[in-house]
Amino acid sequence: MKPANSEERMMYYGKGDVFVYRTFAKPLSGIQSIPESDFTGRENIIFGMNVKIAVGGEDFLPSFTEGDNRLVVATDSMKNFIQRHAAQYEGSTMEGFLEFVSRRFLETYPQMSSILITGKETPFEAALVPVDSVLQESCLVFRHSRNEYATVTLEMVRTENDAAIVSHLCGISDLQLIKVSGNSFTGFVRDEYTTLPEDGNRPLFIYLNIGWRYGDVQDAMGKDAARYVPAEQVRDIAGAVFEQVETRSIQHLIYHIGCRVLERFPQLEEVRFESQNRTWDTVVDTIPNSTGRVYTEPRPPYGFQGFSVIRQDLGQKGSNQ
Ligand SMILES: O=c1[nH]c(=O)c2[nH]c(=O)[nH]c2[nH]1
Repeated sequence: MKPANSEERMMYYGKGDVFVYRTFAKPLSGIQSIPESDFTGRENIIFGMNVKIAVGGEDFLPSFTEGDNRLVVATDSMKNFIQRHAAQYEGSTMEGFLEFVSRRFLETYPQMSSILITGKETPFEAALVPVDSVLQESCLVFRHSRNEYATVTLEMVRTENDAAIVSHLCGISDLQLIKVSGNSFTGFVRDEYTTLPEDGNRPLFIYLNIGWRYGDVQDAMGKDAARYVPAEQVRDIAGAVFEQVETRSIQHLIYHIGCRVLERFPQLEEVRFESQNRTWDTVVDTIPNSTGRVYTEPRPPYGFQGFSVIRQDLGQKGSNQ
């Protein structure tokens, strides 16, 4: 909870893997539509997440130094607190729920002065079922998705007579995207250590975690759905930009995805990327009478990139190519 170089002592405790599945939460509707996405809202028939909470406060010092548990809220109780508050949450976003439950912790336990809370969505997709001979999304049956999932981290501190969010990051994790052609990687440093050939047309496979920060964190809560940024729309922007840009590298691609996200959502200040290169290895380069090839999984080690796109980048954006 404290930066590694902080003079202050590190001290926190909490609970991870707190699974919460709330059924029939309030649907999310009224979000802005964007050209890159057909996402219009969430039914929230299953509102599921994995929560991790860490609480801090000087009052916990004797629990470490003297074994004095008088102010210790058992982490088992924290788990119950989070799960039972899911029944009381009246909103429709993970951000809103985590803010709600963090405020309730600070209201209930004066010995807690800060909360760091993370939620990872457990994604479910509606099964398609026939209704009057037409396939429609079921309201009852869902497939547990193994694909990407939304994430939220909030840090909340007690203030004089209230609580305030001092940092936040919303996001989408484990997005795995491949573009089978239209990607090059050329012109990089060639010296005695270079064995990688230049490639004018590679199948670029990336693992992507994307995070975003709002100018006003209250926009993240979804009370005004028109100002909320759904992870599904960010996911769809990533796919659309990947399709549209002749990528010269992953570095080049993520910059353009970030610029597009900031263009679509003026309420955001920053978009952050962590990417990993999982480009397939070529096994058969040329197949007679076909433009296809045969590939296999890449071998470790894997390259990675980290990059933040900020508002100032929009003014200086280069060409899309
Ligand atoms: O998109 C890429 N960026 C790199 O920096 C790099 N380095 C490398 O070996 N392959 C790639 N691909």
